[in-house]
Amino acid sequence: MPRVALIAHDDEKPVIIDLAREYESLLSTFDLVATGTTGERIAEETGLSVERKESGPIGGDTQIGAEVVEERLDGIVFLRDPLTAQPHEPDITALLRICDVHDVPMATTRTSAEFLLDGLAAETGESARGQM
Ligand SMILES: O=C(CO)COP(=O)(O)O
Repeated sequence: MPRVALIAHDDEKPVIIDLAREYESLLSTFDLVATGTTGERIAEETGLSVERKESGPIGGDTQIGAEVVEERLDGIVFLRDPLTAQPHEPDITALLRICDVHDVPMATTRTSAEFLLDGLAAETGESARGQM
């Protein structure tokens, strides 16, 4: 089963929740991990169960990065707020870099996230969108 990380900055949380709802059927067949607040919101607002790491600013991005190093992740959806500076910018940059190092696909926008999830669905033979 694919293991996918879901991360969104505060401004992008409504978008990742909408995405999770749209892809709920597919995502329910995946092993999901998320940074703290993103995971909490997705669990509250969908029927998905999500393993939660720490919140991003206190190390959650770094924990996700560690999973990349360990080759545990098949993809990451990371909806960044492109217009707001983050206190943990070095952690964010490190996560992007380590995904490049290990060739783990990362989507940073809604549309690229749909391509990523559609691609994983095609690999697993699951239907990407629709009802559970
Ligand atoms: O800050 C984040 C990613 O850089 C996300 O963290 P939260 O999911 O805890 O809000």
